[in-house]
Amino acid sequence: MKANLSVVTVTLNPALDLTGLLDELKPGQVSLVNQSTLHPAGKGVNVAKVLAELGAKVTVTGFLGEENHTPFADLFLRSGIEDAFIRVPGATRINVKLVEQDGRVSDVNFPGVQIDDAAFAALTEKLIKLAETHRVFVISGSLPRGVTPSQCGSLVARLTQLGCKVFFDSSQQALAQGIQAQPFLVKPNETELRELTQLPLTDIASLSAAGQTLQQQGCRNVVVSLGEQGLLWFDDQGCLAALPPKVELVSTVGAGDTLVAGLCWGELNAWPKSQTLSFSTALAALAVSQVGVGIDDLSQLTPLLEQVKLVDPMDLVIKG
Ligand SMILES: Nc1ncnc2c1ncn2[C@@H]1O[C@H](COP(=O)(O)OP(=O)(O)O)[C@@H](O)[C@H]1O
Ligand SMILES: O=P(O)(O)OC[C@H]1O[C@](O)(COP(=O)(O)O)[C@@H](O)[C@@H]1O
Repeated sequence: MKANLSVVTVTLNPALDLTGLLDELKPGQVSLVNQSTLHPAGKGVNVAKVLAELGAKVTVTGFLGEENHTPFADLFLRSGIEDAFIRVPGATRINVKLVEQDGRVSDVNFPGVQIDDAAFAALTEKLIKLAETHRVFVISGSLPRGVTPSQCGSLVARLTQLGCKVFFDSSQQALAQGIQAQPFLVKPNETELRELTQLPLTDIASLSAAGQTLQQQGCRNVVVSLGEQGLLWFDDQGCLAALPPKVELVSTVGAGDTLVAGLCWGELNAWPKSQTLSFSTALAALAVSQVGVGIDDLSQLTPLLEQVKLVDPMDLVIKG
């Protein structure tokens, strides 16, 4: 049977990422940027771009400010992505990413447009319609002003009730509410998991216990990403861990989104878990070796895939 490669990504709070590469950031002083880019981004937009480049049939939705939606619309057109974003008054935020020579990133994320009840109702309606023809949804990122964590949770719940598989990646209260709605997969990073559990989680035993608890609360798959230290994947069979390959670090912005895209691609293709894990770990490593997300050349993935190690979770070394 041919795989159904259709997917919808939902970005409630997209952003134009203004990335500056500089030698060193000097807080409180003047810092000179050597190179800069401004590109359409935000969590679900990044996931969509990677999935489209892999060969998925992608529809994007969420909220876009009508004042500066053109770069997004251009990206979707170029990438063959179906644009189902709801336009709202105002301008989509610009997030500033300052990348120093050693790879350290300082993020300045702005709040985003104001969403009213009518726009939220329009999005809910759009998602219900899309659920008639799609089975896999990715809901990613923070919330714009006017959207409550419980409304975000209600989107996860609604799609799940309609029989859809929801990949969910958010933070703070939205993450907590989304988890209660039992998405198919949730991907917190280490910091998000600490905030959620209010625990220090400084070693592999406590991280594993936290991941397992989330899984037992009803998220079928829990993927905890640990930056360069790798990732843990919990399901009802237990836990698998992956160690990423060593790559020349350029920017970690978009690593998590690329990982989510890889996990989703594995699901769309019904791959075994180990194949999905290796593939998404290699894909995320590729993302950190560049500015922004995307796969310019898929052949770059082969050497990285060879270096990914699937290991026992207890073999991961946590820096804390
Ligand atoms: N320096 C790195 N080298 C190789 N892979 C990395 C590196 N940083 C991140 N990754 C990969 O990207 C994944 C997501 O990164 P992480 O920083 O945990 O997510 P997020 O961007 O959501 O905070 C990690 O689990 C890892 O596989
Ligand atoms: O939705 P949030 O949490 O405000 O984050 C938005 C930011 O995250 C990014 O999607 C990058 O995310 P990751 O580094 O976690 O993959 C940026 O493109 C964007 O500026």
